[in-house]
Amino acid sequence: MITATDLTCTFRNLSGRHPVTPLRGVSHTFPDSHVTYVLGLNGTGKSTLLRLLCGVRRPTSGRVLVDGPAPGAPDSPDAPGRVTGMFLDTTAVHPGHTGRRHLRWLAAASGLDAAEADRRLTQVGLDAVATDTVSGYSLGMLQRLGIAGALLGDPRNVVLDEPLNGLDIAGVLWLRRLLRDLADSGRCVIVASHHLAEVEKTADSVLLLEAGRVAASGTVAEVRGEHASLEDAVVTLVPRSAGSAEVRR
Ligand SMILES: Nc1ncnc2c1ncn2[C@@H]1O[C@H](COP(=O)(O)OP(=O)(O)OP(=O)(O)O)[C@@H](O)[C@H]1O
Repeated sequence: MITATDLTCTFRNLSGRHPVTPLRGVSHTFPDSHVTYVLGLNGTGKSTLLRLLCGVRRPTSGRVLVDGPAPGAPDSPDAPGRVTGMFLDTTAVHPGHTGRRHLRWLAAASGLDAAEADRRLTQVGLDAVATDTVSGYSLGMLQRLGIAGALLGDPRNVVLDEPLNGLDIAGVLWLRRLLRDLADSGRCVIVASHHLAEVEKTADSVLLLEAGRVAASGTVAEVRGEHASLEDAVVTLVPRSAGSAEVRR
C-alpha cells in the first residue's frame, strides 16, 4: 500500500522560466490488491506523482508512506522482497547493452542474482531477443524490458508509467493478465495511462488528476457515474479534454 498525503511538488526555475508546480496538495491511498490507474491530460502531474510515490524525487511538502516507512528508507532486514518495483522511463537503458545485460545489471544493483534477471526476461517474453542490443529494440520490446526491471525481486508494490504505449495486441492482453495477477496476489499496482478503454476494462480504481489536483477518484463505476463511458466522464470532469490541441501548464 502506498499513501500520499498532501503532496505538493514545485520545480524551481532552472532555465529562465517561472517555477512549475505540477502537484498541489494531492492525497490518495493506493491499496493493496488493486490496479489503480492514474489519469489526466498531458503535463498534469502523473509522472511527477509516480516519481514521488517511488521515492525517486522528494516532495516540496507532504508525505509518502510505503507499507509504513518512507520511500528511500532501507528495508527492514526481515522484509520479504523489494518494497517497490518501478518502471518510469523507456530511455533509461544503455543502448549498447543487451537486454539480458541490462536486466542483470539492474538485478546486481538491487542485490539480486543473474538467475532472477533471467527469470524476469522469460516472464516478459524477451528470451528470443535477450542477446540483442537494446538499441535495436522496438518500443514494445523496451516496454517489456522496463516491466521486467520493475518485477525484479518480486516487489510488494509495482509502479509503471505508461507501460501500454507501443504494445501490440498480444502485449496488451499479456499486460492485462500480468497486472491482474499482481493485484490478485496482494500487490499494490499503480499505472499511469492515457488508454481509457483499457483502463475501463482493467482498473480496480482510478485517480484523475487535473492541473495537479485530484479531480476524481474511486472505482471505475464511481468515476463513470451516469456517463456512458469513462471517456465521457473524463471529458465532463476535465472540460479542457474536449478537443483542445493546446498543452497547458
Ligand atoms: N524535472 C523537471 N523540471 C522542471 N519541470 C518539470 C520537471 N518534470 C516535470 N516538469 C513539469 O511538470 C509538469 C508535469 O509533468 P509530468 O511529466 O508530471 O506530467 P504528465 O501528467 O506525466 O504528462 P504526460 O501525460 O505528457 O506524460 C509539466 O509542466 C512538466 O514540464
